[in-house]
Amino acid sequence: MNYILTFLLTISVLIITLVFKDLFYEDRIKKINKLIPGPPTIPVFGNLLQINSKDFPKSVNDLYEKYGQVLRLRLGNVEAVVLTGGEVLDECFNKKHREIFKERYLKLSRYFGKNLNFIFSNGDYHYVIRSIFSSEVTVRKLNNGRIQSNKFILEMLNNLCKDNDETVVKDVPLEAKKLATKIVLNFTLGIEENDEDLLIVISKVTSVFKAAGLLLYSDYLPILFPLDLKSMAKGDIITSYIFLKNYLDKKLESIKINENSKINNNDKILPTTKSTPLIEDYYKIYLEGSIHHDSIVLSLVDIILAGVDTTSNTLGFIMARIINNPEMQDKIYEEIMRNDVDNNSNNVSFSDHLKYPYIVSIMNETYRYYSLVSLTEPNRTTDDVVVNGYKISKGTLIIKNLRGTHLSKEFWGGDALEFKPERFKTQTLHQKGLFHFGAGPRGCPGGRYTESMFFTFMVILFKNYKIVNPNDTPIDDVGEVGLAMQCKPYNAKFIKRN
Ligand code: HEM
Repeated sequence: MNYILTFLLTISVLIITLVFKDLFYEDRIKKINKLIPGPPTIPVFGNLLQINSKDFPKSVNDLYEKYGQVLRLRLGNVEAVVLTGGEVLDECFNKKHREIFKERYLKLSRYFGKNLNFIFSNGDYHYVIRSIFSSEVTVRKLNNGRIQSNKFILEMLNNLCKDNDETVVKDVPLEAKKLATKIVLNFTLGIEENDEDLLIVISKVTSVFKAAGLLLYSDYLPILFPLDLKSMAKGDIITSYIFLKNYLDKKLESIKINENSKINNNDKILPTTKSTPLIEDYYKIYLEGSIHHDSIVLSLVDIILAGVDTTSNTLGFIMARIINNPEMQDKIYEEIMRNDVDNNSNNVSFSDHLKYPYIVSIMNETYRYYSLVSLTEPNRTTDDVVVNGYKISKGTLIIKNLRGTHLSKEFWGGDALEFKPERFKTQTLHQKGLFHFGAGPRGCPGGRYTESMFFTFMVILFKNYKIVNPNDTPIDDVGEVGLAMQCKPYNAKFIKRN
């Protein structure tokens, strides 16, 4: 009994102390940030309880509509600022304050990476990890087939449709996930996984991405951990992440055995033009002493996570949209046929994209309209900075409201909520106002990889097949919230073109 009383008393004292601290003490960050517009806070929780944990992006966007492009939030005891809109994002991350937005903010639920992984490491260490990846996805390498997307796309279509002229494919978004996972695993590990293992990897990746899109209260206020237990999100992130880590640990062991046997057999390593899987590149820089052993595996987990869910959901959404709008498919086919010299479209490469302005405009509109990553993993400011006239303190967590930036009538006009490829009439990717790959030094390094895969997919799929809805009701292409928006399952009939 005494124990219970002591426990309750301690908790009460703790809460009262926190309330008093919040009411009467202001640290430097709070003093500076309090002048930024934002919703009123309550002691201890700040604005946490005003946010719908299952739809964090919507809550953030509703607040943007009320408080404007720069708005302050207090998440438990963490000072946060939400930035919305192309000009503000560009000013901060690309032009004036690039250096200040270099750091990623590490939430408690992401701590298993121990600051050593790709997404959450910072400073020079992060730069080393990032540059190894970036050097493998240069435009030149992608044009030369670095990710072998053509091969995997054709294989997928052949497997799905065999020799049939018409095939109803079940759960098209899952097929897109299988494709994306095969490409990423081949790129990172140099392997082609069997179907059973592939499906397990997909389920773990999906689990992490779905859960990581929810707001976890304990990321900001550890005493609220019981609320997260209810949503199970934290559990899903941790167990699935650990599964992927163990999976990659095993792959790394076999690389080590291979390397050691080469050394023992005194094999001469001959120079080769063939690309090595990324895991070998990371292993080499570990042997040189540039990164910690754990970084090899943890960074690859990040790349697989970030690479699979984003690209596959993009393909899932755009196929749904095109099935619902057959006239769009006709225009795509016409464009492919105009370029199909010597029946050569299956060999298309990313370098051809300038000859396909209509497909490129669909890609741009897909990035905008479906806005796959609604809110990025946050950054943290490393100095005070003035944005749109508001001073933001050093040490503030920064949320990029990408979905709001892409779908706001303030920036895109009255038809912002319509899918209209014509708004991107020019031929280039990277259109002004689009921030689907984030911005600045922590922007997505997989942009070119995605574009190359997305573009070749569009040409090869629609050159060879017409895809139609086997049912009477249009396909539901409204995404479900995750770190990347999740496309719901649907079926489609694939009709072979002659
Ligand atoms: C449709 C496809 C994709 C979208 C929409 C997307 C979007 C994003 C966004 C918004 C960020 C955060 C950027 C920021 O904080 O400003 C990001 C980061 C990242 N993405 Fe992507 N991404 C895609 C594909 C990929 C692919 C294919 C890979 C790798 C194969 C990848 C690897 C990463 C990594 C490693 C980071 C963390 C970068 C860092 O912290 O330095 N992404 N991505």
